[in-house]
Amino acid sequence: MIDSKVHTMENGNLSRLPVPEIKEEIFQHTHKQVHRRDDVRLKPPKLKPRYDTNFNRDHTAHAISFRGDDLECVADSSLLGSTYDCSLNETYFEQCFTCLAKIGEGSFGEVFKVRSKEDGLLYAVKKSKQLFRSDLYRQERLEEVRRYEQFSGHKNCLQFYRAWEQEDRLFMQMELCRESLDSYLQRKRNIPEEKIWSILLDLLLALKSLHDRNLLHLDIKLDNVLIGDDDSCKLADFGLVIDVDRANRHQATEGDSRYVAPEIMQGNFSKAADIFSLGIAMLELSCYLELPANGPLWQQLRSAVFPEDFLKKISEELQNVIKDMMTPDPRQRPTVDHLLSNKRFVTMLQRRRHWELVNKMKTAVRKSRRLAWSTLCNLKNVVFSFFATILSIFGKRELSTDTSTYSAPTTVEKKRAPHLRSHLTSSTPTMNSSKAKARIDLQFEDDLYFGQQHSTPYNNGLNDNDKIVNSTPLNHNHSSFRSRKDLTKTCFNDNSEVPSFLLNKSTFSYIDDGDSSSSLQCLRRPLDVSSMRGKKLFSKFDEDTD
Ligand SMILES: Nc1ncnc2c1ncn2[C@@H]1O[C@H](COP(=O)(O)OP(=O)(O)OP(=O)(O)O)[C@@H](O)[C@H]1O
Ligand SMILES: [Mg+2]
Repeated sequence: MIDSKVHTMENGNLSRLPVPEIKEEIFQHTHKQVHRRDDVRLKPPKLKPRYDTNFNRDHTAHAISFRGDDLECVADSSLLGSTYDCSLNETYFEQCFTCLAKIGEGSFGEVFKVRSKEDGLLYAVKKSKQLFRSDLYRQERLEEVRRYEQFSGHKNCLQFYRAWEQEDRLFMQMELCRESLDSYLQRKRNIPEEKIWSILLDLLLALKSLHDRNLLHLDIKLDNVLIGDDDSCKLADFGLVIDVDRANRHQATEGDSRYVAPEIMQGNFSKAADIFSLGIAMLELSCYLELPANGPLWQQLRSAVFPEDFLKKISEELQNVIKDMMTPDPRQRPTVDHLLSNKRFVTMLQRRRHWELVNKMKTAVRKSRRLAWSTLCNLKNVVFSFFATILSIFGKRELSTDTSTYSAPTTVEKKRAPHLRSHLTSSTPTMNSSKAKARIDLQFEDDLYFGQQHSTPYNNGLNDNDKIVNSTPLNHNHSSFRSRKDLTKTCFNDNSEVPSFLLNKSTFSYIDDGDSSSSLQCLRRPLDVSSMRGKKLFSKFDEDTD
């Protein structure tokens, strides 16, 4: 936090800017330093917070939402869904998420990468560091939830899912982003200018959604901008967001001193302060400049003295935009709308809209193709079931003279198939030894797969007629012997074709052409095949040698 003493404005210019605290005299701008995550800023030792003893500590998790009609905070455990069991010892966080890693930390919270046990997806959960010391402190923390709820629909603001409080801490479940803009810069160092323009456009659009509602962000910095999976930048950390009017009633808190606008030192909070912070963040991003937190360089950057050595790396057009955004006098800084009217941004927005349209059309084509294909498949199924019905009716009619007998085959057939026995075997597919003709009438339920295989060795010893044993899988199927519904098939077992089928239902009956040389007797045999569900079975038809 910056010690803001009163300073005067002369002719609209700042006479002398306050210097937060000068650690050492540094007069040279430097490139950004690579910091390890834990030594970015020295922190004072943690004091044990003193709690308001009257403050009610509740161990049950309550969902926090401001989405109700009266826009007041609703804390309700029933909003957390049926998965939460408050009688268990585990917290809501433990019950509903698997914590995978800690991915960030700020002054108010720690952020974890988690996997939801509800839907299996990855999220980020921000857990407040400090316990609620008082009702006022709690209200301040909950304000962030209100802001996230307000902006999470915007493409360039971080998507928010839900918030809850438990044991005097606030938890927020949010979209998981790849990394912050700060770590992206540390990794890349030299970011192409096209990318910088695109990032600036993303952030201006996010800022517009706040400024249009008369809200100030007050903590714009690279660490609070996240990169989503689609490469777009998202403004995050709405912890300091405040209404312009309330901000100027001394209720606002200034953000990181490296990005703070000069007029904030006079307690002058306005939308222009966000423009300054965004401008200086763009300077850091495009020039890989280490921003001072205090000292003469801090003053220079707020008095229109720029590090020209660094600036010459970027185009004049970008330099001008950044310089405009960092104008010392807040009244002369451009507004978001003014910046967005820049020709370059207008062209970029047009191009983006164009691509959005193209992508929408692509998605629509993909969807309609899928729809057409599934309609075609349904149609195919209807046609197949129609033919299957015809076939089954035809088969029944053949049987209709006597429910248990087939009509006699022709003499040719009789000669070829004087006596048949059907074996349903399993463990090995059947090799064909028989020159016979068999008729099988199988009445299955829906999922029966009926396939056929030949040229696989047949295991002998099939003396137990009509016995079904477990099976081994088929290698391929014969097209003329495939169906899924009630089916009546004639199989000519001419050296090669041995029927086999996969059983998915526990019972079926089949008719075995089993008997005489004059008329083939049909025996309807109900079989208990429950143990063979899902298995492929093979059938062999022998000539009876008796
Ligand atoms: N949704 C997210 N996905 C990935 N990383 C995140 C996400 N939210 C936060 N982080 C990481 O955690 C860090 C801290 O988060 P955040 O800025 O929300 O906390 P904070 O305590 O409010 O910070 P500050 O000190 O800026 O007030 C971020 O800088 C970012 O690196
Ligand atoms: Mg932050």
